[in-house]
Amino acid sequence: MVATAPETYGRWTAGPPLGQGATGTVRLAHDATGRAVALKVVHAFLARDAAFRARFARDVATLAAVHGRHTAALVDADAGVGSVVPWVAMEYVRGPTLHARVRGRGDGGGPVGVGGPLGLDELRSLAGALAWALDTIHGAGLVHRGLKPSNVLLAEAGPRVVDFGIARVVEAADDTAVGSEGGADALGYAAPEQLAQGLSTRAADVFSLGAVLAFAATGHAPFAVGPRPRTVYGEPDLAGAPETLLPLLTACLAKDPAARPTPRTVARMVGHPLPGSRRKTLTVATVLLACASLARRPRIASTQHPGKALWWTMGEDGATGRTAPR
Ligand SMILES: Nc1ncnc2c1ncn2[C@@H]1O[C@H](COP(=O)(O)OP(=O)(O)OP(=O)(O)O)[C@@H](O)[C@H]1O
Repeated sequence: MVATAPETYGRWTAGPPLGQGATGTVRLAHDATGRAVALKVVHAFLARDAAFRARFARDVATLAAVHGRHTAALVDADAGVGSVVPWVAMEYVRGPTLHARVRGRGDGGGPVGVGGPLGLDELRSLAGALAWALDTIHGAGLVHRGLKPSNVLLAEAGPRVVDFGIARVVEAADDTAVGSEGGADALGYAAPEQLAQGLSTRAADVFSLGAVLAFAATGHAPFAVGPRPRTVYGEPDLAGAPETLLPLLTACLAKDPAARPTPRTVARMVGHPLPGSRRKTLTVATVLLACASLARRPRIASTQHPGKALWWTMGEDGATGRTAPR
């Protein structure tokens, strides 16, 4: 038997699959130091689409700016040129998906705890973490576009959101365009305006947050999918959700995007306010201190202030790589 060389993408050697979606296959991969990443390799038919590749390259460049406690960070990427298939390597998050935890079995089939809805404290923490993740993603100028239970990983240090910001196949308004088990009900988490008008906005992400939280609170998807997606035409089934969460769930799942709360409001509603306001206070204090110290200093004729180094750029051959320290 002829031994086949392991598949490599940049410095990453691809291992077993972690999941498969409409856009690509996600595999566990390692570099020579043993560092693990979740490597998403774009499906071949999309790799041939020049418009998709251009969008992918733009999104990867923006993705580098996303750093937060509840999101997975970008590690490496190649937007692909010629025969090279685009891929992206994200920080590997160890833990079951929310989908697996609630269903009580892993997306690969193995058991994951007893399953069932989460308790109220866990739900509040989950809502706070999802709101934090969306605030981080939106703060970088991106939208998630596909938040669903299989994109939430329950790591030991808290929930982490994955699979955001990268160009994705726009889901059709029926359930024929999705492949994986986690993705089979993806349309049940997409906002009505996303399905009806193709509008993916921050408010649409908040709708998905509400639907994911409802799944965790009730143990079932709040909307059925089918040729007439119920997120567009029907009301959510919230039977079994704790009463104290109903106002939040209902607000997030409003059909009118303008009526939905922001992630910051969601976090406040569940008693896990986001740290931004503290950061703002610190920033103001820092500016005031800096002004005071400048006023005391003698003037310097020509001080060079190099701009913040852009640490992630697209190479001439289309490959992305670190060009300057973060
Ligand atoms: N950073 C990560 N760490 C660990 N596992 C991950 C990571 N990213 C993705 N996965 C695993 O891979 C699975 C599939 O990922 P992906 O998000 O690409 O699927 P999808 O959302 O169905 O795809 P698509 O966005 O292409 O429609 C996830 O459900 C998760 O189990």
